[in-house]
Amino acid sequence: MNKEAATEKNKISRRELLKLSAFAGAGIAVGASGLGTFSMFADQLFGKTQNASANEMTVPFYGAHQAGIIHPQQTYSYTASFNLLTESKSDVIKLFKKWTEMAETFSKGNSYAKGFSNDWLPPKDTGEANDLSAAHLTVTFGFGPGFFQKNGLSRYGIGHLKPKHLKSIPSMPGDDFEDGFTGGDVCIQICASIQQVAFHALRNFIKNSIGTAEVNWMQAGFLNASEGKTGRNLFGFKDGTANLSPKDKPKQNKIIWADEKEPSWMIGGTYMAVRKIRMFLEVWDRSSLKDQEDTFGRKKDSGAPFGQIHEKDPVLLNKMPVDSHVRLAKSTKQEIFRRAYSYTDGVDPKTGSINAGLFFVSFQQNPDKQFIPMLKLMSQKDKLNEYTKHVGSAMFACPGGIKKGGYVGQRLLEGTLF
Ligand SMILES: C=CC1=C(C)c2cc3[nH]c(cc4nc(cc5[nH]c(cc1n2)c(C)c5CCC(=O)O)C(CCC(=O)O)=C4C)c(C)c3C=C
Ligand SMILES: [Fe+2]
Repeated sequence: MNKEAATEKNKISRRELLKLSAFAGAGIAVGASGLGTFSMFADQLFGKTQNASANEMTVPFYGAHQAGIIHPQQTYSYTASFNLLTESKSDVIKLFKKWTEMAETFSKGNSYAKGFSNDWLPPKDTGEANDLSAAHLTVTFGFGPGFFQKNGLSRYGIGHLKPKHLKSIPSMPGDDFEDGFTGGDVCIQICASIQQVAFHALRNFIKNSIGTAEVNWMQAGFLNASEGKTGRNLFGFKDGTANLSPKDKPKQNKIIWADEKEPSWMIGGTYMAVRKIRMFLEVWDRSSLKDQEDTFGRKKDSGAPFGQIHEKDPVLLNKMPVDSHVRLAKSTKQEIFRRAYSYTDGVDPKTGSINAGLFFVSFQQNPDKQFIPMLKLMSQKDKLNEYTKHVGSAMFACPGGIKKGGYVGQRLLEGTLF
């Protein structure tokens, strides 16, 4: 089949489009029968997903799914939660149009000010990413519960389109949140292989949202891994070993992408769970190697599960302490897709200890089934709790990918497909 014919085959028919537009407009969930899974749809609608073109260091912004979810983790991340200051839907649309244009521009490694200059106005782009590459920048948007409802009332006329599982994460034993480090109406996750490129994007998103949105919280993160190796967290353990492979599409459809019971704007979308988890490094560093390994049920050096030799060997639950982190996670028989980053926030002024930890992010199809029971079990029984404290929490619904010419949230805000 030649390239055009293949592209043609991937395109959805006009009749199907109309059918879908009607679903989208009415906010009716697409049934499983006949129309197939949401993710198959997403592929049909948007063509193939993101693949970084190695030479240009760019990750396509447009695709069936948003960038920055299954893309291999870049070294740096900035994640910010915003609250909307306006009750006007057209202001929100304007903001998302602008943010979309910027996200696309930055994903290509371009300046937002390209072709624009006026000596009498502040520069349109802050400039610190000029002369730097696109650095594999990805931008991922999510909507929090407050995007749909405020004070129990529908917001922007879209309350009825709130996805099924979108709500704040219920409070857990041991939660001790930093001031303001919860929730938010909108989330933007920015990842890149150059920190300055990632920060530049966030700074310009903020600059262009003044008056319409304000930052609720933000977090910087980092993660280094050698080629082909699993990165290590700040406790020195390989973290991400059992994560599903970004190549395993059938499993992604089961674990990550929204199902057909969701409103149609969630086609190709997912839920993003966030927990900021402080890790008590000094306490950990004073504990024995045996205690450290018992905490996870894996060997520190090799990453192998207890009773096994190699990192990727199957987990033997009965060889692990009953309160070990991995045994508890596995015993739920649920899977999530983790995309966490380490963070350091200086020194705790009260104790003088290092303020650092894991900015835990996971993507999943159904947080009520996959994530919350796991978190609950861990909050009650995990040996890891001796060394950690959950200091932030949020949940967002990430819409499906964006098609060229459209903007983030368009399918939700306008009831159209793109
Ligand atoms: C609710 C979900 C999870 C939270 C919160 C969480 C926090 C957390 N995890 C580590 C370090 C490791 N986690 C590992 C495995 C693992 N963790 C979760 C879930 C949560 N972790 C899952 C589902 C799994 C996979 C279990 C499995 O199927 O085997 C590991 C082992 C290596 C790996 O597979 O990644 C480490 C190490 C920290 C430090 C932390 C909070 C600070
Ligand atoms: Fe974990």
